This record gives sequence, structure tokens and C-alpha cells, in this order.
Amino acid sequence: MDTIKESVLLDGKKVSATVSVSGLLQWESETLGWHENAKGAVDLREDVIGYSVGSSSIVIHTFVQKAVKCWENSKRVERDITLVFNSPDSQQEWCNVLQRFYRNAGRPKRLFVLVNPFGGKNKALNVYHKTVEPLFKKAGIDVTIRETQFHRHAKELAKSLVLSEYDGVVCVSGDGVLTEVLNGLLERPDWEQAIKMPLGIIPAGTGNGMAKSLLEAGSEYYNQANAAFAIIRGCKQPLDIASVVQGHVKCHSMLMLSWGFVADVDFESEKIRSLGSLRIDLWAVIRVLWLREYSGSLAYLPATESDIVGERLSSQEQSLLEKSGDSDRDTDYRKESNWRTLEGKFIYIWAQNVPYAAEDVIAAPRAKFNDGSFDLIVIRQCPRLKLVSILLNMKNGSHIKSKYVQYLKVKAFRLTPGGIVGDSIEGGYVDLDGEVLARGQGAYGDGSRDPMHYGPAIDVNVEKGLATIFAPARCIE
Ligand SMILES: Nc1ncnc2c1ncn2[C@@H]1O[C@H](COP(=O)(O)OP(=O)(O)OP(=O)(O)O)[C@@H](O)[C@H]1O
Repeated sequence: MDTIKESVLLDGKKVSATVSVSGLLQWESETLGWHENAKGAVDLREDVIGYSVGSSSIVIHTFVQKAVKCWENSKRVERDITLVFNSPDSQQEWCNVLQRFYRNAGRPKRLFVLVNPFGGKNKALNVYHKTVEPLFKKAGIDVTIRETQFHRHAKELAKSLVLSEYDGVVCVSGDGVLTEVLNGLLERPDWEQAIKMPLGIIPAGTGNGMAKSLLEAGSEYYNQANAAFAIIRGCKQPLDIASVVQGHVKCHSMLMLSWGFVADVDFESEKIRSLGSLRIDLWAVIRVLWLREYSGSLAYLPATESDIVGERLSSQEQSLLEKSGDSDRDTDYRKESNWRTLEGKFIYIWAQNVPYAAEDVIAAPRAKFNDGSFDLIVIRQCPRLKLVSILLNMKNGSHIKSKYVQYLKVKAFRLTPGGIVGDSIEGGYVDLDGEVLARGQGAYGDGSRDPMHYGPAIDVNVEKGLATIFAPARCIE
């Protein structure tokens, strides 16, 4: 039978209710006639966390979007709907329909949850217990929770995870812990299997660009409850991943790589960390006043015809490129003929996988989760005042309209960072998903014993949809 119908008490009122195998619960009052509250409906797939069964009742835990101003994504609110049945048989019949529906809905049943107790303002544990745990409980999810105890602990845990025991790994943290899990999975001997494990993120760090990008793309209000609900709903989005190789160092990125101004501000301002988020603004002012330009080169493989700017590679550059990087993975772009190069002075180069780099920074408004490319934002020579306006406009993404910004979608790139123009030291940092990948001589002591010294060129290859991430339904590309 596709639909069952029953006369029940719904929140104490007599209604005629139906539930269909396609997941729609509808009701109509048997006493109110055409009164505005006489009818109702709820979509079991889109708007329900789960259900629980009482002695003669079923409680449906709904999580429905509240209508707000049209330009805002609306918040969801929890509301329980209690259905009381006349007989144990009809209750059982309804339970069977609900059970069958949720068994086939692709929702996760067993999750491995990692919480970074020091993420953001040390509030991640509180976020988990207050907001996330109650929702997972209502959804009937079995949770194994681990607090990360040290830097890169999440990576170790991902490396040793028993894959068959979980339907997903969820990080209650910033983007850093999520990236560690990704790298742990990809460093396993069984990485091809391991990387199919769906990942989830509940924003509880300082940098929450991935969670913001997912919720925004799904037209969901940005908060931790909605992020948890996206995981409960079980929709999954393939996510591009960049493999990054510099000499012997090999790792993976899901968010961003930057070199120059932006990375320098981020890392150099660590000295004034006690000032909180103000540290970034203050250091940005310092760096604008004492603006650095770096010499270097960027070779890249355009993703589309309109991303072709710059010169073709010389035959020597092309042959160097073909010997470089990583040949382990499926996608190998090194021998493609369409590579281009930009050389000279740069203020910054920023490669971004998803639109948001942080909650309030839309670094790459055209970025897509699964288009097989990273978006490059390149600033070369630029007057100081224009640079300030570009930085301010990153809050709404309009910086890409500036004539000083080159915005390119690329499938692969090779960055050769050089020194500060007009200075004997190299200086600047290369930031990979919030961690130092490399730094120029002088960025750390005299640089002679710095293990992260710039070294050889950095090769980045985008692997289309290599990872899988839980995402709001409307975000799926
Ligand atoms: N118990 C711990 N002690 C010290 N460092 C930890 C611990 N757990 C996780 N970390 C490290 O904290 C870093 C930041 O993690 P997370 O992703 O939660 O936040 P973030 O937004 O990237 O940064 P922030 O620390 O500024 O909030 C990661 O590099 C991770 O390895």
C-alpha cells in the first residue's frame, strides 16, 4: 500500500492523518472545518530529524525552516508532533511505514565524531553536548565520540579508523581538524576505499569556511544545528581535493592555498594573538603600509577557454613540469599542452576550492564543490588604497570585479615563490588550509635550519570529487 490513513489525535486534536511511502505526512482536522489550522503536512525527508515510539503514540521530531526576510536564509526550529493511535495495530502499521522509509533514506546510522576541545574559543565540547548530541540522539544515530588531544591527533585517528564500523566521520571543529582527517584517510594504504567515507563538519573553530560554504550553497541559515541536520539528512556532495607536492612533502587540501599578503597577515599576526580577531585587521593595516611585492612564477592549467591568460610555457619549463609532482593519482595534468605562465611581481596568489575562506570572507564567489578546479585569485601590482578596497570587498565577494584582481579557474598549478622585491630576504609564507606549508628565508629566524624553507616549486593537482562531504540537500551539484 502506498499510503495509509488513520484517525488519530495529533497534539491532542482529532485529525484524519495519512503517511505515504514517498515520505509525506499530512493531516486534516475532523472538527475544525476550514479553519486555518485545520490542515497540515510535513515532509519526512526534508524536515524531520527522526521519530520515537511511545506506548500508544509516535512522536515526529520536526525541524522546519521558519519564514523570515526573503534575502536571508531562514532558521530551522524544532517542533515535536505527537500522534496518538486508537489501537496497537494501527500504531504498528505506522511504525512499519516510518521504519521502511528511513531505512531507505540513506541517512547515517553510526558516526565517528571528533571534537577539538580547543577549537575556536574552546567551546567545541559545549557546542557538541548542547546542540549536536541532542539532535543526533533524536535521529537515532549511534555516536562514537573522541576528543582530539594534540595537534594532528585527528589525522592519526583517521589513519587507524575501522572503516566498516561507521557511516561517516564528523568534526566538531574548525577547518583544520577536517583537513587532518582528509589527510589521514588519504595516507592509508587502502586510501581508495577510505576516501569514500563521508565527512561532516560542525563549525566550532576560528576558520569555518567549509561549513559556511556548504550551508550557504544549500540556502540554510549558518549555525551548528543546521550543520548537524545536514549530516542527519545524509545528502552527500562530492568534493574536489588538491594534491599538493613540494619536494618530498606531499599532502592534500580541501580549502585553500595562499602565498604573499594574505598568508603573511595570518601567520605574522600570531605574535599578537592575544588581541583576538582584531589581530588580522591590525596586521593587515601594517602590511598595507609596508606593502611587499614578491617575485615568483605561476604556471597553471586553465579549466576553461576564458581562463587562458599569460604566456605558453617554454619547452624547458614544460619538460621541468613533466618531471615534477605526483604521478600516483588518476588525474595527471602534467603533459597537457595548454599550460600558461604568469611571471613577475605578485602581492598575493590565493587558490580556493569553495566560496568561503571563513564565515565572513567570500574569497572565491564562483567556486564550486565538484567542478574539478580550484579558483585562483591573483593580485599583482596594485595601489595601496585599491588593495584596501579589495580586502574590504572580500566580505561580499565583489572584490573580483576589481581590475587589479585576476580570477582564474584552474585544474592544476605550479607555484614557484621567490623573494621580496628590493630586499635580500625571501620573507613570506605559503599557507595550506591554515597551516604553514613553506616560508621564505627570514620568515623564521635566519632560515638556515628551517625545515619549511621555500625549497622547490609547489605542484598542485585538483582531483575532481575525490572526497565526499555531508551537505544540505539543496547544495548538491
Ligand atoms: N587537544 C589539542 N591540543 C592542541 N592542538 C589541538 C588539539 N586538538 C586539535 N588541535 C589542533 O588545533 C588546530 C586547529 O583546529 P580547528 O580545526 O579546530 O580550528 P581552526 O579554526 O582551524 O583553528 P583555531 O585553533 O584557531 O580555532 C589543528 O591544527 C589541530 O591539530
